[in-house]
Amino acid sequence: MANSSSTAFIGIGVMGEAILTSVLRTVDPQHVRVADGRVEYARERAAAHGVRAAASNTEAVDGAAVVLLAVKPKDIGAVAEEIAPAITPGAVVVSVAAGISTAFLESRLPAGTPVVRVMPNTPATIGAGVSVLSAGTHATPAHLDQISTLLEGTGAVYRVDEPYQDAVTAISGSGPAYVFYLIDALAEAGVLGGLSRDLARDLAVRTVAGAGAMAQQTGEHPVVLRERVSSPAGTTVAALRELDERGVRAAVIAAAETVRTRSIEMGRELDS
Ligand SMILES: NC(=O)C1=CN([C@@H]2O[C@H](COP(=O)(O)OP(=O)(O)OC[C@H]3O[C@@H](n4cnc5c(N)ncnc54)[C@H](O)[C@@H]3O)[C@@H](O)[C@H]2O)C=CC1
Ligand SMILES: O=C(O)[C@@H]1CCC=N1
Repeated sequence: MANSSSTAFIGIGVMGEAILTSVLRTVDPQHVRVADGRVEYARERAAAHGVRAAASNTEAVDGAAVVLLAVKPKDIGAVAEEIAPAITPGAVVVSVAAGISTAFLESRLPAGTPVVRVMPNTPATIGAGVSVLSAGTHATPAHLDQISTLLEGTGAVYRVDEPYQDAVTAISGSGPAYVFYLIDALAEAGVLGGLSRDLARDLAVRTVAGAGAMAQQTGEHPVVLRERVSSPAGTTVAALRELDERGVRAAVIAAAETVRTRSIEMGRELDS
């Protein structure tokens, strides 16, 4: 029996659980069920979140109005084929898999299934994520509104045309890893300068958090904010020259471009 407000999560790993955690800020746990290839693990995580664990993927999707697929790209084709016969007509299928097109999923799901592709990021766990949505062939603006509402507890929600999802993955999807990398490097520099590890890490984390919040709240251009930190002949300008000389800006752009290329490749590899 279809329940118009029920959501099934298939795959309750890092990203599935991050989204689940935030979705439960606005959605009644009674309307959520989860399934994972690791059945015992799914039971344990379901109990921790107060939602129901299904014994199989097909049991999870039976009657669900929204099916959120958070398995690895290499597994998603088989999962789509497995659940296809059990999907409730009209249910929206949401995929967070990097590189996987809506067309790839549509070809494995019942004809006419609305598919929404989402690129989330892990800060969704604390409601500070970014999710970017794209509609498949049969997903209407109303479907996008429905999924935006479902994801509102995860953080900011944007929409782009699907071809831009690879660029989105390069910035906000993978981006938290670049920032954690920077935090780790900054903390290491603090230890080198004689600070305790705990203090160095706190200073690094708070600096990144404060700078991010300031950029967001003031809306000022990052170059202007950066210039305000840089006194003439002072310390910061010397550091920025070092970063430029070592090609850090170019390296960041190249790293993001590599993600975009990899995302496109992953889609092609699985489609061939
Ligand atoms: N981790 C991240 O920061 C982000 C991940 N994504 C996407 O999220 C998806 C999941 O990634 P992660 O959560 O990082 O991976 P993960 O490995 O932590 O989670 C995948 C989950 O899927 C389960 N699974 C595998 N085969 C299954 C099957 N046949 N049926 C049901 N469950 C099955 C696994 O047991 C695991 O719990 C990927 O497609 C990835 O591209 C998107 C944005 C960010
Ligand atoms: O590394 C990955 O493939 C996934 C997609 C974006 C972030 N993590």
